Amino acid sequence: MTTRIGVTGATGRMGREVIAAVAEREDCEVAFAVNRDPDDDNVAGVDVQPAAEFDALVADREPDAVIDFTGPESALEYVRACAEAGVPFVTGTTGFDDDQRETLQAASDEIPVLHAPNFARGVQALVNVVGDAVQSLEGYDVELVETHHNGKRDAPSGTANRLLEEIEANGDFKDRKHGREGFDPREEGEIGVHVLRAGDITGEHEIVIAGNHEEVRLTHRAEDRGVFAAGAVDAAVWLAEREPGSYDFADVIAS
Ligand SMILES: NC(=O)C1=CN([C@@H]2O[C@H](COP(=O)(O)OP(=O)(O)OC[C@H]3O[C@@H](n4cnc5c(N)ncnc54)[C@H](OP(=O)(O)O)[C@@H]3O)[C@@H](O)[C@H]2O)C=CC1
Ligand SMILES: O=C(O)C1=N[C@H](C(=O)O)C[C@H](O)C1
Repeated sequence: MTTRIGVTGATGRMGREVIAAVAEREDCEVAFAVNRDPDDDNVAGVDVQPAAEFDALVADREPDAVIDFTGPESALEYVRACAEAGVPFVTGTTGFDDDQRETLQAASDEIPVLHAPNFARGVQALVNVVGDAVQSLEGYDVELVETHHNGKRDAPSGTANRLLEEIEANGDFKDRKHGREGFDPREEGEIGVHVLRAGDITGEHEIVIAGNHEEVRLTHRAEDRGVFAAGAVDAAVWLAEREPGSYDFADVIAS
């Protein structure tokens, strides 16, 4: 069976990668591609339509799933439209606030929704091990450093926030400390969070756990955005067969 995928943000960094990742697979095709203001009308042989035509394209092309890498507001517009049309929705968009997360969650009453801040399998492995590491090194200091390209808008990254949740769930921490400046010594129980934006770095996350004259560093480095796109396409193929509900990338990997 061929999974037909609608792609949003098609001329963005990730949208282009998703179109390329779909083209590499024999079991998928692009049903349509949209962008807010399509200055390129073609990405790798796929015509990019204006985002205003999204609803009409969904009705006309009947995709099996939509993959979204845009921004929080637009992702919510797209998920609402997908919920109306009954189309499964995969989003890798980050930077949602709590209310926006609730909207995403509400859509999952109507359709399968999968949100993952990172579609690299290595990051999922990092999420799986970081809790164990923090738990077995009780009382050690924990700091997180994330580094991305200079075009990234949200900070800390969605992945960093996911890792921080996992760290907090597995230790006795007080609060997150974003950066340091001036006379600002480390306080017991805080988690230091440091954000770097430079050049065209794809994405790095490092957790430093130190104490007792030793340190552990857990690092993931994405070397190419194709890794995220391949994961998102895996997720769309998987989600197209699911019942309405809220899913994450761990569910795809576990299946
Ligand atoms: N989960 C994961 O594995 C990954 C997640 N991401 C996340 O994906 C998102 C996109 O990243 P990236 O591709 O680098 O960003 P880009 O800015 O390169 O691309 C975003 C695309 O979405 C479009 N867009 C933005 N806002 C709107 C809107 N309001 N309505 C319609 N279209 C809109 C942009 O259009 P225009 O060109 O007009 O601005 C652009 O085409 C970010 O949230 C990022 O953090 C990124 C990589 C991996
Ligand atoms: O904006 C990016 O580029 C990335 N965003 C995601 C995030 O916010 O975690 C994932 C990845 O690190 C790349």
